[in-house]
Amino acid sequence: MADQDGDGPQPYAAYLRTVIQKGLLTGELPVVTTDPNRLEEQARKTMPKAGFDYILGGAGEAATMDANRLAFRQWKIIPRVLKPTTPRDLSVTLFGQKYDVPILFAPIGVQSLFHQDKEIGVAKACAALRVPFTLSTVSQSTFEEVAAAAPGSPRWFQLYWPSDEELTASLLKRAKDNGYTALVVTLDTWTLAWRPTDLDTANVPFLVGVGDANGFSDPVFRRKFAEMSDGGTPEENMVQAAMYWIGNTFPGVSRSWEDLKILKKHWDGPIILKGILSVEDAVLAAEHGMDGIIVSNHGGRQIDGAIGTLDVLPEIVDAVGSKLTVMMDSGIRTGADILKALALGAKAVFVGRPVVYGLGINGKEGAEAVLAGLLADLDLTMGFTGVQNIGDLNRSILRRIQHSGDIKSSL
Ligand SMILES: Cc1cc2nc3c(=O)[nH]c(=O)nc-3n(C[C@H](O)[C@H](O)[C@H](O)COP(=O)(O)O)c2cc1C
Ligand SMILES: O=C(O)C(=O)c1ccccc1
Repeated sequence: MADQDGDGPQPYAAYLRTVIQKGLLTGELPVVTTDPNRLEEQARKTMPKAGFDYILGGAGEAATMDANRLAFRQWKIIPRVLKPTTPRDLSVTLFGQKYDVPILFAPIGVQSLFHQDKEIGVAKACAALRVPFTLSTVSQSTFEEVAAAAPGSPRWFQLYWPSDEELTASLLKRAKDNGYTALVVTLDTWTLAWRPTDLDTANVPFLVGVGDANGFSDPVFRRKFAEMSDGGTPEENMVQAAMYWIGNTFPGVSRSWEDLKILKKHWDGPIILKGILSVEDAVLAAEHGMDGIIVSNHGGRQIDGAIGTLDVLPEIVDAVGSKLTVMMDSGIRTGADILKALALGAKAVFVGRPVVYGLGINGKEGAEAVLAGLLADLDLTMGFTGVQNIGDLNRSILRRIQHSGDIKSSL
């Protein structure tokens, strides 16, 4: 956490002073760029190629990634002056629990491809900044390892829903037993999409033993694998076990709305559906007793040409905001982006690629630097906008302006 001396009640904004003091007094400049437009390029130059390519990879020609950024660019903030600016409170309440910040780390699998610190490093970085960590089903650190690495810190679990109910129940039990308080069910990725970069380089993490940790350590998975392989263990038959795990987590067919009953049977906390982009599906989520949704296009990795998430957020909030906790992700790169999404009605946002670029560049410290920067930027932007509490953000501070022509940033 940032040095808080002299910055009174604004611990996140104080990170600005920490960065400046380090630079001036010790000559220690930031390892991870503070410029959101340069982060991706720095990661490209620093990281192992296969890891960088996997993170960047969008579906098709990556038009959805552009749509996400363009959607943010179309909303402009109208600041106020001569208003009280401190103290500023970044906390939000989600499902009856208070969180100190309105951002969460998005579920991102296979992090050992990016840096040896992997999920454990990011979980520690999140803990240092009080950012909730979402563990992916296909992570390379287990439920137990992440919980042990950041014991007091908020954590959620993201399910890639196995076709096998007993395995699903076992994963959910481990999540519960290890203090993961909310369940995120990802529905837009029942199979992987057409991702040219991964196809051109035959980049399939599972087949090199990455993304299997929660499966291979699961008692039900191990028993069932032994039954089908004459007593074999996943370690002895890595490729066969990986295929069995992928077959479960990415079954190639979608579930139905009725199937959500299965999850309710095995999970008694909040259930959040991730990958919602239509008002109709948001309404169905409410009708089926869900607690929340994440308006998401998976960071533009599933459908090429999908709508930008910020372009649908307002209509979804209008339709179901009083019944469900609506959150969003895809394309968040700056404090202003977070502010815009919250002002348009999201109760919290998830950040994906920027954090794992930080991880790839400088491990746990890099992930922490990216998160600290985003929170400082958000805190400062709130101050300049004249907003002291997240709950006071609303659409009156925004105007939608459609510009034509190219944008200069690399985002
Ligand atoms: C490398 C990578 C791996 C991902 N793995 C998962 C995953 O395991 N589960 C999941 O629900 N979403 C996964 N996502 C999607 C993220 O949770 C999130 O929706 C997306 O990254 C948000 O967009 P952003 O990267 O523009 O912030 C992954 C995204 C990336 C970039
Ligand atoms: O790459 C992704 O978007 C994703 O969700 C995933 C799929 C398989 C393994 C790891 C992450």
